[in-house]
Amino acid sequence: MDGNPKIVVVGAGAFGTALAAVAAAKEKADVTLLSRREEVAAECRRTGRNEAVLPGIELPAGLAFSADTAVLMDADIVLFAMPSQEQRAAAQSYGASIRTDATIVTCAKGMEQSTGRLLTDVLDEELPGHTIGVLSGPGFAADIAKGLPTAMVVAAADGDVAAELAGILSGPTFRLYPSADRIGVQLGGALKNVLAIACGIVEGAGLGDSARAALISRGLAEMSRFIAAKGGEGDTVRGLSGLGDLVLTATSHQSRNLRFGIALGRNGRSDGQGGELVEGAFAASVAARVAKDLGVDMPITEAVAAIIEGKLDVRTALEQLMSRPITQE
Ligand SMILES: NC(=O)C1=CN([C@@H]2O[C@H](COP(=O)(O)OP(=O)(O)OC[C@H]3O[C@@H](n4cnc5c(N)ncnc54)[C@H](OP(=O)(O)O)[C@@H]3O)[C@@H](O)[C@H]2O)C=CC1
Ligand SMILES: O=C(CO)COP(=O)(O)O
Repeated sequence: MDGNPKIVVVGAGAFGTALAAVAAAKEKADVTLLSRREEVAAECRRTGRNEAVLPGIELPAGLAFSADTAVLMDADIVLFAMPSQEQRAAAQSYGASIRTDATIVTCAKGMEQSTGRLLTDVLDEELPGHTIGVLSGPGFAADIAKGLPTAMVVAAADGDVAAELAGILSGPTFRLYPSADRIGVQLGGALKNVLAIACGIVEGAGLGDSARAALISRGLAEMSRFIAAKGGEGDTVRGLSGLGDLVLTATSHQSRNLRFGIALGRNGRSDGQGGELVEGAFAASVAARVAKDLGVDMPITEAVAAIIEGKLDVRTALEQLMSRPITQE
């Protein structure tokens, strides 16, 4: 990408706004946040904030806001920052407006529930000919947008493309590490949400911090098996998008997945997502299903899926996990 790349972030939610904000804070940046609703773009332009999703946070003066898909026509990099289950629909509605030589980066953490596909596969399928990357790792939108130090990962099949994206999208407070493991990086983000729900259940049910530590390490083993079975690299799970994001989401009450799990643990059953996006509630069932098809052992993920689906109560799930045969770590 020569000169000053034009970046469009599609999806004006918390994460899309935060990513647009850090990218726009750089000198000579050309960044537009594209909302599907004109009233959101107009309100952001008027106030210089996206109060509904990042309350009290001033956005950089240079950041442009639009609801007009024409802004995609000359974009060099397009970040897809809408939820996982919306990535295909977004590709279908925005694809025709995106230049074929533009690089598209999915920033969602999940897998497609109806098909069990990876999000990069969904985008490869819907947007043939484009280079598709993945951005994932530990970082809350509010922290990123406030300029608190954050490190995440950007992956592309071609490591040189990932390095170029990392250079373009990183800023003084936002550090992106490049990776060539698209599979491992995106699955780290999808699966840690399920484990964060499990840690929330443990917290809500008052099972103690030792149980949380056990879940984090046994959960990491599950993630690792799944990533390997899907063709990802073994080391990725130990990095920012695996262990890093798992530790963040499993321990911080900023996490929607953790809070959803806490409510489950307190009530013993699911009362829905309460209007908040809880990616792990989708990922649990799809990961459990795909793991079964692949013959991968994922007892924690299976238990979380069964609890969310109302097929298992928390106490029974715990008894089942604790009575599994003792194996080598
Ligand atoms: N929030 C965070 O801290 C982080 C989030 N992520 C990931 O980012 C993704 C988005 O999360 P987040 O920003 O928090 O979610 P939000 O609920 O804050 O925002 C989702 C946004 O996506 C928009 N949207 C939904 N469907 C479409 C579509 N088809 N086309 C265009 N826009 C669409 C919504 O628009 P509308 O308002 O019109 O409904 C909304 O603005 C998730 O996968 C999440 O895991 C990753 C790291 C950190
Ligand atoms: O992925 C995140 C931080 O890295 C955000 O987590 P939640 O979706 O659980 O809030």
